[in-house]
Amino acid sequence: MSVESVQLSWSRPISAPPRVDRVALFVLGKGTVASSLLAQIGEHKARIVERDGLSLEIAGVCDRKSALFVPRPGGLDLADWRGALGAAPDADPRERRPFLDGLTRLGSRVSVLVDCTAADRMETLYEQALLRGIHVVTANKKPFAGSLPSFRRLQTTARRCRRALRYETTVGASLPVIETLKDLVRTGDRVELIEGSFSGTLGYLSNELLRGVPLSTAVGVARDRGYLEPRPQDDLSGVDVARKAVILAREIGLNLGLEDVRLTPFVPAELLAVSSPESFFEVLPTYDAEVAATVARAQAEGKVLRYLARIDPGQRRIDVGPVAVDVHHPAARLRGAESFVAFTTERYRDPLVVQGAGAGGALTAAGVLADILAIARKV
Ligand SMILES: NC(=O)C1=CN([C@@H]2O[C@H](COP(=O)(O)OP(=O)(O)OC[C@H]3O[C@@H](n4cnc5c(N)ncnc54)[C@H](O)[C@@H]3O)[C@@H](O)[C@H]2O)C=CC1
Ligand SMILES: N[C@@H](CC=O)C(=O)O
Repeated sequence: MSVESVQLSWSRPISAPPRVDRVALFVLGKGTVASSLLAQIGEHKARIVERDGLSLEIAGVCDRKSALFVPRPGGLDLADWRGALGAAPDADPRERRPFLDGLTRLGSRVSVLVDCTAADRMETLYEQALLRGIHVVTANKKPFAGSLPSFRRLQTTARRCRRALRYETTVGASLPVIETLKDLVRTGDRVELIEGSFSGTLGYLSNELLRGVPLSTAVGVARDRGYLEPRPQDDLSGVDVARKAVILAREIGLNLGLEDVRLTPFVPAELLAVSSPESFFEVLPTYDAEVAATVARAQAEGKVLRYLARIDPGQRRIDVGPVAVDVHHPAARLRGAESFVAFTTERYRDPLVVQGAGAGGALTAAGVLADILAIARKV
């Protein structure tokens, strides 16, 4: 056999189409982030096939009431996924194993469970997925800021099963916060301090309050722009920021939980006692004057009110709360729904800063999509 013929038998004929690998996704949620994700996949699908050789197929989508599973190549028709989900049968949100089994039976090269909810106790579902060889991408902070043993078990399961568990969007939406921190840790840097403004919503509200916009008006706009948590009290209590702080603290090996965070809410505590989101929006205007007065007091002293988090590994301490900062403070310069996270480390004496818009459906969905593509490209 000549050298030439050996080479030809190895290589793909020039005219052969490039290989396309199927990536099957099961999406939890149909809200701000999930619907943007499905729209982005619909819009960019052909380009992703062409550029990356990956065909993203929605095998299923569900909300807290019903679930739709489409066990055919190509997956769900994204033109009318809402209508199809609306007509889908009821499904118990506590029992998703049949869908996970269905996902594995599809035989795609990569299968991913994508959590775009803020549901509690998702750790069990993630474990069930990982144990079946399904990767997990999630925007849901709760599994990473909740019970420490469950969080550590989840990490161990992912490692043992050699499956990815990616949650970049849980801090700073699509800003590269978690991967940056992971890289610092992986390369042996020592993180001495993490601080910043971790909430796009509270950054936006602070800016609007400074412009004299009433709190209730600004919260309404933040909701319409898709910045708010499903339960807005989670934003205004600071709990959402506390969750992000715990996630970052755990990345640097601190065994801390929400109960360890020294938390001062963004708004008066009585407002947070209101339980349903509907009644919360009703009573919100009665707090406009009090909150405006707090902002005005800081302004009168030449300061800017910001909602900051500070993780001090040396002291094993996390502080989250409003701070009246000097106009030269990096947080004073934030615009719109911008967030920033500053890492001071042994190598970065001047902090490494990640900054940009930190909330919103399209941005977060892009971060979720980037996580999915990062997995599919590696496998
Ligand atoms: N909106 C944003 O800017 C960002 C959101 N996130 C996170 O993304 C997640 C989703 O946020 P949004 O889309 O804004 O909320 P959303 O309230 O618009 O959507 C949540 C969806 O989850 C569904 N859901 C609730 N429990 C479920 C269950 N057990 N099974 C299936 N579906 C269930 C609801 O039906 C709803 O469709 C949250 O965890 C949030 O913290 C993270 C970064 C930024
Ligand atoms: N409500 C959150 C959304 C992202 O996590 C925020 O505003 O930061």
